[in-house]
Amino acid sequence: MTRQEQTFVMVKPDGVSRGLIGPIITRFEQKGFKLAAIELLHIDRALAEQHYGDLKAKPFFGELVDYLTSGPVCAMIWQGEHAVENARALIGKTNPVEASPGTIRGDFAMDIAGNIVHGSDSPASAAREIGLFFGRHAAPHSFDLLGVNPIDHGGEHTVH
Ligand SMILES: Nc1nc(N)c2ncn([C@H]3C[C@H](O)[C@@H](COP(=O)(O)OP(=O)(O)OP(=O)(O)O)O3)c2n1
Ligand SMILES: Nc1ncnc2c1ncn2[C@@H]1O[C@H](COP(=O)(O)OP(=O)(O)O)[C@@H](O)[C@H]1O
Ligand SMILES: [Mg+2]
Repeated sequence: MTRQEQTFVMVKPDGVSRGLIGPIITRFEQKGFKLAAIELLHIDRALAEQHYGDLKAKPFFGELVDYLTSGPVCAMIWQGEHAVENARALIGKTNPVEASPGTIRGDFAMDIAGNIVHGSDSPASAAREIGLFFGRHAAPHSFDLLGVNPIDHGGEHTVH
């Protein structure tokens, strides 16, 4: 019996333009995650503002929305055991200056305003963000890869 979970991961515009989608996907696959959905899309300000709604009061919010809408992003759903926590560990600390070498931000990023990748910070955030990016209206062209079992976005799921 395996405790399965899904998390939302997004390669930010600087990660996409630097050609880091491949290396980031490789790290998730090497760790043992299964890719459940993927889409390259250029998001609008409304979606960026919704995605980072909890940071609206921060002084850098405008800059953050500019950053996220500056080019295409690669939105993904990754599935596995304790997916949210495992993904956050793989990604590393928010500020690349503090992110350990061996983490994605620790190895590929220099500055907090360009930290190349996003990962949900809780199962509730994952469900919300998956709904935002892969809900019927937000992302009509998203697709599921073969071989991955559908899973509820409500949190944990048990696979026998
Ligand atoms: N331009 C700018 N200036 C800042 N001072 C700043 N602080 C944070 N951020 C960006 C970088 C973060 O990735 C993002 C959201 O911050 P959060 O606290 O949610 O960090 P987290 O590691 O969860 O990052 P993601 O949500 O996975 O993207 O705001 C700043 N930008
Ligand atoms: N002090 C900061 N300066 C610049 N950008 C920031 C700062 N804090 C957060 N951010 C940006 O906002 C994003 C979301 O922040 P947060 O959710 O707190 O961190 P994380 O991305 O690790 O989940 C970060 O990834 C980063 O792009
Ligand atoms: Mg965050």
